[in-house]
Parts: sequence; C-alpha cells; structure tokens
Amino acid sequence: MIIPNSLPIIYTAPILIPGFMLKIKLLVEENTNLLEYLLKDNLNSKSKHMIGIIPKADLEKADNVIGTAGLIQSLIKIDSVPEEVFILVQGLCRFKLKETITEYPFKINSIEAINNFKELEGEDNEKAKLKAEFEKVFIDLMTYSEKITLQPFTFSNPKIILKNYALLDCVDMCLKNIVALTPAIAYEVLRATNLNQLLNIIIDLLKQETIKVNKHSKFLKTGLFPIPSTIYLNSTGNRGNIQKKSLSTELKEVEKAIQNAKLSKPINDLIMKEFNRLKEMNSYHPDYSVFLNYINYVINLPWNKITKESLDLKKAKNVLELNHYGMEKVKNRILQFIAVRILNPKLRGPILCFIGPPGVGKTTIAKTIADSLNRSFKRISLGGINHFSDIKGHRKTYVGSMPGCIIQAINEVQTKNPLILLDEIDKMYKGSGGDPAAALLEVLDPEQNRSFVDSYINLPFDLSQVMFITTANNVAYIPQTLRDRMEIIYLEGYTLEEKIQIADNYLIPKIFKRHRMNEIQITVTKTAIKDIIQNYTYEAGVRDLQRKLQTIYYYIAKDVVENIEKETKTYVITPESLLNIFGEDTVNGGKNNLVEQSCNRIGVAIGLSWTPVGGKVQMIETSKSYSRTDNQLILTGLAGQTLRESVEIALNWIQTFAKDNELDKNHFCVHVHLPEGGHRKDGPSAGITIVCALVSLFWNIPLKSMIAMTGEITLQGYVLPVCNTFNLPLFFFLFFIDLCFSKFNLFIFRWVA
Ligand SMILES: Nc1ncnc2c1ncn2[C@@H]1O[C@H](COP(=O)(O)OP(=O)(O)OP(=O)(O)O)[C@@H](O)[C@H]1O
Repeated sequence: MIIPNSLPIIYTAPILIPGFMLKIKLLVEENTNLLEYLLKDNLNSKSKHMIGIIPKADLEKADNVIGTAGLIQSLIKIDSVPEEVFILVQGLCRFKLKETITEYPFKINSIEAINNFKELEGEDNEKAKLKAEFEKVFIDLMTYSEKITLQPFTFSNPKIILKNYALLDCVDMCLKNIVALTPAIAYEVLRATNLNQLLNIIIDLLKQETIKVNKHSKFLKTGLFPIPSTIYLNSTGNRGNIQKKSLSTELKEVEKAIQNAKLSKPINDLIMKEFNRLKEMNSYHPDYSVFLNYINYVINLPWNKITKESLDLKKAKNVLELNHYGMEKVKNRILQFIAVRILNPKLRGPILCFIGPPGVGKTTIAKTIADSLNRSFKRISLGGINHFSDIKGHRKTYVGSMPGCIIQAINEVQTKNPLILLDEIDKMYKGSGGDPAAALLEVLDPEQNRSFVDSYINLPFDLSQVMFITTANNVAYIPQTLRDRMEIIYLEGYTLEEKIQIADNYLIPKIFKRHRMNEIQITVTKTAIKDIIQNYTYEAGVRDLQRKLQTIYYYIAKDVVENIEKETKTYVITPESLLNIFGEDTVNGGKNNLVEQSCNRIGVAIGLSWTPVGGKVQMIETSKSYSRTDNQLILTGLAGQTLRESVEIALNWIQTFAKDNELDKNHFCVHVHLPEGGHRKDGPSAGITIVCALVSLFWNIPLKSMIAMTGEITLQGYVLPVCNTFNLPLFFFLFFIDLCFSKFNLFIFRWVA
C-alpha cells in the first residue's frame, strides 16, 4: 500500500506497531474536526483513511519521532458522556515525523515512510553473524518450549520455518506469537528504524523467553528434553497440527468449564450453541475472541452460588449499634426484615431507599446492613449515568462491549444474593442513549427481576435474591415510577447534640484507630467538638466534621514527629487550640453580623430556607425609588422563576389589600434583593418573607427584631406551610404578620395548614 507524504496525526498512549491492530479510544470533544473528517467517509468502505499514530510519550519531542501509519478499519461512535469514538487501526509501516503542515482543522504533518525492513544492512559478515545468532536463539527456544504456537506457520520445526520464510516474516512471527509485548517493549520495537536494530531487539527478547521457558519447564526435574521429531507439514494451508493441538486444548478447557459451571438446561443449551459456533470459527476471525470472552464471562457468573445469610436479630442489632449512632428508622426496618425472614425465609427483601442530605450515613449504614446480614456488599455509583446501556450493558457484538453495572457487580461479588447499594439514584439523567431509570425499573421490579436480561450476556439472570438499597439526596429527582417500587426512609440532618455524640463515640475512636496513635493520649473536649460543629462546619451530616477531626490528628502527628525528643504524650484539644489548627477562618464569619445589622430596618425581613446542607437564614432586602413607568420591579440575587413569581404575588396582594389611594405603588420602582448573590436561590417558601419586607417598605414600619419566617404566599393572602419532603423542623417556623410588626396590628393572614 502506498504511504502518502503527509498524514493526520494523533498521539495515543497505547502503541501501534506495524503488523498489529489497535483499538484506540478518542474523545469527540478533543478530536471533533478529525473525527468529522474520518466519520464522513467511513460509510464508504472503499475509501479507508490512513492516519499517523505517535506514542504519547513523544508528545514533547521535536525530532527523531517515529510513528506508525495506520489504516482505519472501523469507527464506532459511543453515546457516552463525554462522547467517545473507538477506531480500529491496522499498523502498516513506520514513518519519521517531519514538519507540521497545518494545525487546523486538525494536525497534519509531513512524514517519511521507513521501508528498509526487507533486508539486513551492512557488511556481509556482520549480516551473516546477526542472522546466525537469531537463528540460534530461535531454534533453542522452539526446541525447548512446549507451548509456543506459530501462527501463521504450518510447521513446527524451527529449521524448516527459517528455511522457508523470509527473515522479516520470522521476526514478525516471533513478535506475534512469542514475545510478551509490554508497552515498553512495543515502544522499543517501534523505534527500531531498520531490520538490524529490530533483529537485535528480538534476539534479546527471545533469550529472555528461553530463560523463562527453562525456569518453568516440567522437564527440569529430570533434566531431559524431548527431541522434536515430527514435522507438521500441511500443504493445504490449513492450520498445522501444533496449532490444532493448542487450539483444541483451549476449546477443551472452555468445554470443561461449561460442564463444571452446572448451568440450568436452557442456559447450558444456549451457551453450547455459542460454543459450537466458536469451534467452527477461524481463530484469526475478529469475533473469535469476542465469543471466547463472552462464554468465559457467562460461565463465570454465579448462576447457582449463594452466600449463607445470617438471620440473627441480636447480632444484627449489635453490629448496627456498633457502627452507627441513632438512625432508628433504618435500624428498626432492618431488624423487622430479619424477624420476618426468620419466620418465612423465602420472603424477598424490601427495596429500601434512604433519602437525606449528604453525610448522614446513608452509604455507610448500607455496608453495615450487609455485614449484619452476612451478605456480600457492592456499591454502584449511579451519579452521572445517562445511558440505558450503563445499566443493561452493550450487545456483545459492539466494539468494547461489556455487561451493565448490575451484572458486573454480581460477577465481582460471585454470589447471587449480595446487597447492592445503588448510590445517588437521584443523580442519573436521561441522555441521548436512553433513560437509565427505565432500565432500573426492570432491576428493581420484583415481578421482572427474576429474569433480568443484560444485553451483553443476553440470558435471563435471577436478581430476586439480591437485596437492593438505594440512596438519594433529593426525592424530587427520582422518577415517580422508580419511587413506587421502593420503600422510602427519610434520614434527617443531625442536631448539635447528635453530632457531638457521633463525634465523641464513633468518629474520634474510628480516626484514632486508623491513625494508630496508641501511645499518645488525645482528648478532644466536648466544647471543642461543639465549636468545630458550630463555627468550622456547615452541614446537615457529619462528613465535614469527620474531616475536621482528622485534621486535628494530622496536626498532632506533625507535632509529635517534629518534637520527638520532647516525647509529648498528652494532647488536650480545646476551642482555643482550634484557632491554631484551623485558623480564624470560620464558616459563618460575618454572616451573623449581617443578620444583626438588618434588624429593625425598614424594608428588610429575615427568611428561613432549606439547602442540601441544612436550614439557612436568608435576608430579603427591598427598596423603592420613584419611577415614571408603572409597576417596575427589579429582582436581584440570582433568584429563580418561582421566587420571581412570589415577588409578583406579594406585590399584587399588597395592592389588593391596601385601601384606595393609601398606597401609590404604581409610581415606584421596587427593588427586591436576596443577599449572597453568588448562590442561586429559588422556591416558593420566601413568599411570606417578601410580603413582610414589602409591607415594611410601603408602610415604613420596621419588623420586630430577630424574627424569621418561612411559608408560601397565595394570591388570596393565605400562607401555606412548606411541604418539603425533607421535613426539617426549621420549616415549621411560620409567624403571623401581626407578630412581626410592632405597630401593625391587623390580622391579615389566615393560616391554612
Ligand atoms: N449516625 C452515624 N453514626 C456514626 N457515623 C456516622 C453516622 N452518620 C454518618 N456517619 C459517618 O459520616 C461519614 C459519611 O457518611 P456516608 O458517606 O454514609 O454519608 P451519605 O449520607 O452516604 O452521604 P452522601 O449523600 O454524600 O453519599 C461516614 O464516615 C460515616 O461513618
């Protein structure tokens, strides 16, 4: 094939050498223009493209860069995030990289093909010496090795091979059949610029192989080696006996493994069908390895393997208590489940869904539940998954196909009844490759998961004995159909007292054990823990608290090592020492001041809002200025659509409520601002706060100090409770407006809880 003088260039970590195929993964966003160019003509199979592939290690090199000209055999676009394309490239010949012709729309360099591999170069005696050395090591290796198969040669006698084939073919055969091509070796082989260099590399590699073979040879014990006597000649071009023997050995092993797997009859029949197809296949056929991997994967699945479950109520209770503080709802539900299973062992496990803010122990309690039931545990993170096939797998005929995450998890734990944690179920989203939630329906539906069919294995697998637990931060993001299939348990954020208990009894002993500081006595006082929680963390759970406690241990470790001669053995951490460890950087630095300063101000009200890390005080500031235009409203502070609607409702309600001419709202421009403008805010709960701020603004009355409120406002002046499923106690602070104002004693809202 003619190699052009210039080629599009890509840099890849895997190394392509001539005579080999390589599957390369390219990210679409990084190679858009090149892939567009390649994909455009790919449909037309007659015009296959050629590209230059350079090892990534040479990215910075300016000269003496060797690459491989590759012929693109196929391109497959995968709908993943980020989008990827797999290209299958056949290595044709080496080239020297010359100057860059263009960088746009993609990199093209001029190249110089290296074609001097046909014959050895140099003096005749040097050539003869090199050739003789190669022949010697080759014959040595072939004589003593029992296992080597020599595709595509039809003889096993090395002397006959050397006589009948060109030197380059023999070298090629050694590379393909004998040498274990590690990336380092492949790089070395690629950089050989003539046959002499390549032969020297191969000689070294064959010598190493000979040493390995000798080390592992079963004949070593006796010191005897069989003299190869049979010459396998096959003029028809079919496989020689040696290959047949090793191939059939491989197939025999597979057949034996199928029998040992003791599959049920229908599955066994289907696998045998695939196996018979494999037997008919030429081993060079690209599908051969696909079928082989498929059969091996399927027979290794735990079709009949079950771990013995522990149904001991007392033990389970102890394990749960030992690892997690509180969480009574979860613990009770698990103990109920165990009790029911004791009475009826055939009963299926519930699909529990733990909903709660980050760091409240959803993931870790699932692991503890698995321990208490003596089930294997596997966590699957669903965050960011946007493809149906991530759950259900790809058909085996796709390039790079593999099973979905459920079957992969089952394969990993090698049991049919593990506890699988589907973490962050609310963070999956629908992408171009289908809706992963729809695929999960089949997994979580007790009626369907008895015969779950993954696209890769394409056989029904029984998931009915798997115990599924899912976790999410926000129930609103879980599709209704999935929600219906699960029993939802809400885990609320911890109170200050609970956090102190968790830190004292669980986190500190855990960190202490992990850091092995047995000889040093460290006491973190309760006031210090309280200080960390209140001033250095801002969260509903305890993850950040755990991190902060860990920082204390790092600090002490450094101090111990630095002052080793002092042999300090006792450390007491008080709120004062926290200043040295964390500095003065507290989480609510300045925010309290803002609240205090806002009290008794006209047009300012204090709201309460929900965030994933717990309740929060949200100021609402309003101001008015004269305007020629009617009803002008400015809303700032990254407010969302629902918040804007709340402001409009509030303004309209005020207008309806005010007596004629008492309030000339029309000639004012009203500005509503939500401080901390860097954070997006939305939701209806600020309704009452906005009304109060505006009433204060229009009637010039300050609100009573230090009163905060939350609640949705309706156009009729009703205040609705905030029905958030997170059910945090903070939400139920609703104050009537006559409570808020000092002078304004009208009872203007009706509570419709
Ligand atoms: N009640 C508790 N008792 C003891 N440790 C706890 C408790 N709650 C949380 N923790 C600890 O807090 C850390 C964080 O917990 P975990 O990772 O399970 O949180 P999560 O709720 O799954 O968070 P996310 O939603 O971010 O995944 C863990 O080290 C865990 O041991």
